[in-house]
Amino acid sequence: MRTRVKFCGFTRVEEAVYAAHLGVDAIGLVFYPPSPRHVGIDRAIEIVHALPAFVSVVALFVDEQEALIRKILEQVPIDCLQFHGDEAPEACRIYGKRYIKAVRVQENTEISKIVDGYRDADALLLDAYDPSAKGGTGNRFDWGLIPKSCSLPIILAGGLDSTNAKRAIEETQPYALDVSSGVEAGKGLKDKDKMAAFIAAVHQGDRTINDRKI
Ligand SMILES: O=C(O)c1ccccc1N[C@@H]1O[C@H](COP(=O)(O)O)[C@@H](O)[C@H]1O
Repeated sequence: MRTRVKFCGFTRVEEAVYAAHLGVDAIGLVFYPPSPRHVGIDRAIEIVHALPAFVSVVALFVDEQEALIRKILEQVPIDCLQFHGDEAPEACRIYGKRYIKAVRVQENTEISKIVDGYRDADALLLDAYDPSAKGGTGNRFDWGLIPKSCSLPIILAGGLDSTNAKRAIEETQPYALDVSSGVEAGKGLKDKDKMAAFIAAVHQGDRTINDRKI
C-alpha cells in the first residue's frame, strides 16, 4: 500500500516542478478568486506544461459558475476536478471528468449519508470546517469522525504537515493526503524543505502500516 499525496495551491512553476520531482502524485490549482492561492488561466497553463508525465493536475473550485469551469477546461489540461463548496452531485458530474467532492467536517456531519449522493465521485475529501473560510485554513478536524468503512476512497485534508502526516496515515489509513498550508513558506508560496519533509513523513507512515500487515 502507498498513500497518495496531493500538494494544493501552487502559484509558481518552479515549486510545482520541485514537488513533482519529490514524487507528489497530484498538484492542485486553486481557481477560487478569494483564495490567496488563486491562479489565473495563463499561469495555470505554464505550471501544467512544466510538469513531467504521470503527475495529475487537480483543479479546485468553490461553487463556481459552469461557464467559467468549462472555459478553464478548454484551455488548461486538467485531470480531475475538486469541488470544495456546496456543489450538488449533478453539478459535479456534468463535465464528464473525474471529480473529488470535498466535505468540511463538523461534529454532526453525516459523512456516510453524503457519500450516497456522490456515488460517482472518484474520492471523498474530508477537510476541517471553518465558518470563515471554505478551505486552505490549516485547521484540523477530529479524525475520529472518519467512517471506518466508506464506499469511496478517502482523501484526508485539513491542517496536515510533516509533524502529523505519519500519524494521520497510521490512524486513518486514507487513500491520500492533501495539504496546502502545511507545506507553505507563506500563503501561496510552497516551501521546498517542508514539501520534502512531508513526503518523507508519508513514506514513514506507509512503512508502519505495511509492516503491520506482514
Ligand atoms: O487552498 C485554498 O486556498 C483553498 C481555498 C478554498 C477551498 C479549499 C482550499 N484548499 C484546500 O483546503 C484543504 C485543506 O488545506 P490546508 O492544508 O488545511 O491548508 C485542502 O484540501 C486544499 O486542497
